[in-house]
Amino acid sequence: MTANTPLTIALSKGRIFEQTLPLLAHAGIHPLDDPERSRKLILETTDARVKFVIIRASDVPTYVQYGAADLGVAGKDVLLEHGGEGLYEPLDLRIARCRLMVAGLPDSAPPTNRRMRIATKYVRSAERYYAAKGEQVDIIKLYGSMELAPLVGLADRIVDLVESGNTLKANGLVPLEHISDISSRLVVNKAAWKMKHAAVNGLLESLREALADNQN
Ligand SMILES: Nc1ncnc2c1ncn2[C@@H]1O[C@H](COP(=O)(O)OP(=O)(O)OP(=O)(O)O)[C@@H](O)[C@H]1O
Ligand SMILES: O=P(O)(O)OC[C@H]1O[C@H](OP(=O)(O)OP(=O)(O)O)[C@H](O)[C@@H]1O
Repeated sequence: MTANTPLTIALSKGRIFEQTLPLLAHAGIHPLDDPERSRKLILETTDARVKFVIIRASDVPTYVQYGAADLGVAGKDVLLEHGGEGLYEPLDLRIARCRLMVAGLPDSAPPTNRRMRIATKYVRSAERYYAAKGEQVDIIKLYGSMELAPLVGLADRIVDLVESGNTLKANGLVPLEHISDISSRLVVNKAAWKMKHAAVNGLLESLREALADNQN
């Protein structure tokens, strides 16, 4: 079963694709097209058994959960929102690292006459964070440009990813509270983990070696 087992790997364009490629190269897997140039959504690779599907970052867990991809690479932020059903998360690839944080305008006190409003794309993580603090807040779901929300009075705080802090600074916001450290994980469909175990395990071992080499 090992030699010819086909494997489909779900990746998103941009930082995850760019930062996963050197790790997959260690396993001898190189895409035959560049997703930034090609409009193709299925990319063949130098390993005839392995193909990539190129999808939105937040769709990766869904494709893997339903077995449309055997494996994928997804940010922990995305996995926390998805919930992780149908997936194993065997490896922290330590790429696309950033922090999930609460941010807001400097010196802005929480409102006294109503609940605090939190704008975010990360609804589940924000709900869990404030519930753990015992604070009742109203969460406003946004799909991007969260930094705008406090500037125009839509929300008192945002929950967003921060790496350098430049996006916050450029919009006059400051980081206030650290929620969690984020990095991207290899995720594996639970059925593929069993049915394609040798092939999945072989890839996993190569990725582990690539990560160990990176540390040396
Ligand atoms: N500034 C950043 N620095 C480092 N890692 C980041 C940063 N922003 C996001 N990430 C991580 O990289 C992952 C992919 O981010 P990317 O910007 O490619 O997708 P997205 O725009 O967040 O998702 P979607 O396209 O599904 O809306 C995120 O899920 C997160 O884990
Ligand atoms: O602290 P910084 O280094 O400025 O990074 C933080 C920014 O990075 C992410 O956005 P990204 O650039 O990925 O844009 P996107 O959300 O549109 O994908 C995130 O949503 C922040 O806006």
